Amino acid sequence: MKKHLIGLTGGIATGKSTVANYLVTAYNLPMLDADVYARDAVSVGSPIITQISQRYGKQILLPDGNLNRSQLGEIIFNQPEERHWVENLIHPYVRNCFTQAINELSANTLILVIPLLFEAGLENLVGEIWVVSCSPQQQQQRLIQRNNLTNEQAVARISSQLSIAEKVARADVVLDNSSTLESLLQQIDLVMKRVDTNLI
Ligand SMILES: CC(C)(COP(=O)(O)OP(=O)(O)OC[C@H]1O[C@@H](n2cnc3c(N)ncnc32)[C@H](O)[C@@H]1OP(=O)(O)O)[C@@H](O)C(=O)NCCC(=O)NCCS
Ligand SMILES: Nc1ncnc2c1ncn2[C@@H]1O[C@H](COP(=O)(O)OP(=O)(O)O)[C@@H](O)[C@H]1O
Repeated sequence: MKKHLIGLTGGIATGKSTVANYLVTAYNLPMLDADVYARDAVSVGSPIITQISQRYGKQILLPDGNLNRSQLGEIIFNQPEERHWVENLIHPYVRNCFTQAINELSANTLILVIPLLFEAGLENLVGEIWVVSCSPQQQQQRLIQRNNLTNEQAVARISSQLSIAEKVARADVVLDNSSTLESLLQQIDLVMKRVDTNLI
């Protein structure tokens, strides 16, 4: 039987993890997460971290060999060409991880959390696309608070992605997270009513 693959995306800090956690805890849905694979791609000693340190020098690594994530973030969220170079290394790895995990898992319905689903051209990996949205002002405020960023750092991260409006326009389902958490969970419950739970 063809698997039901739900791609969950949205702008940074719009509420994807909040939605994903609810789907996992309340509906017992298995979840695959692009950020986990992207971190795995740059694990200590991996071919990708080696290429990154060859390009940016050993100072891009912490003393224990791990990637200095905030330093790479400063580079890629301010220099689009460098971002594309890093993405070209990491995104094929992430895509392969998804394909392998989808084939290995026996569940028929899966949630794939993919922050850069549109930007990375991963639409054809999933059967339907859910976008979590909020206003640009809320997004910026939530990001600054959650990641302890300056205004400038938050704007750099947000402008490295497609706008929320563009993502909403390309969604099959929109979860509007501009109000309370309770309102968000109610919307998820409504959407889940039409997902055939026998498939889960
Ligand atoms: C640069 C990097 C090392 C920074 O690490 P970090 O400060 O720990 O930040 P995180 O990896 O937790 O990412 C934070 C946010 O940045 C966003 N982001 C990551 N890479 C991005 C990129 N290349 N372009 C635009 N936004 C990006 C993600 O949306 C993520 O937010 P969300 O999960 O809250 O939506 C890391 O983001 C990275 O390796 N990015 C390149 C790989 C990539 O494209 N990952 C996205 C998943 S496929
Ligand atoms: N409805 C909401 N009202 C206020 N804060 C929220 C709401 N939904 C999520 N948040 C907070 O906003 C931040 C971003 O949410 P998160 O789920 O981590 O986003 P994402 O996974 O899309 O980056 C978190 O600190 C979260 O607790």
